[in-house]
Amino acid sequence: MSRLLFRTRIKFCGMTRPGDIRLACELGADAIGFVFAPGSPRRLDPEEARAMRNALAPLVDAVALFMDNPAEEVREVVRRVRPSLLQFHGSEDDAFCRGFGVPYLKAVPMGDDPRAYTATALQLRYPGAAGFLFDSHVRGGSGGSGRTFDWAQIPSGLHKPFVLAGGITPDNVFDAVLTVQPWGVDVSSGIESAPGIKDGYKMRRFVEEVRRADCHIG
Ligand SMILES: O=C(O)c1ccccc1N[C@@H]1O[C@H](COP(=O)(O)O)[C@@H](O)[C@H]1O
Repeated sequence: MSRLLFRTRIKFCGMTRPGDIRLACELGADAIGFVFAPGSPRRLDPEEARAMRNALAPLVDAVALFMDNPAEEVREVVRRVRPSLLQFHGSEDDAFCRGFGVPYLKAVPMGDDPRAYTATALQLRYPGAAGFLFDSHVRGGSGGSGRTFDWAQIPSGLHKPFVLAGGITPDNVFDAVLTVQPWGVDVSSGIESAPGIKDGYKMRRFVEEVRRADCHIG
């Protein structure tokens, strides 16, 4: 695909405050992530997330993030929060992920032996995925760690869009976009002052650096 008119999509994840969401939308974030993964310091309950969703500007996606949550919890979030995309970080299979009638991204834990994840294997295992998200955690481990992984291990030949995550910050996102040329980038701890508390200055710098990289590639 030609990158001439291409714009790297930006997802800001782990939002817990309406003011952070409003700023993210003004800065041009394409998607806002709400975390429902058990044990996460950014975890919201569905009612909190519903209130947060109301802070979203039009044309910005609401993404709901899960990690081996029971189906009933996912259904409850879908019913109350109405996310436009689901993101699964656990050992969920394709049938589970597809079962909620909402497009989904499957997170791939690149902290494991990444050779296990060829493009063909991923696409066969998750035929219903709208795309993949490569993150630094190990299988069964939690995301949002702020750690990077070896970007060279991302499988080539994927036919679906993929998102780069894991330890992306305003300081490394320019290199990340230039090196990996992903469909989008997803950041949580890299734009925070504390878990769930976003830093406006870091959010702004992050967006500026992605746009600078897009201009470079074009
Ligand atoms: O943010 C969390 O707490 C979280 C918990 C469980 C699974 C994933 C989680 N976050 C996602 O992890 C990646 C990388 O985050 P970071 O930028 O390294 O902090 C990203 O997709 C987050 O949405």
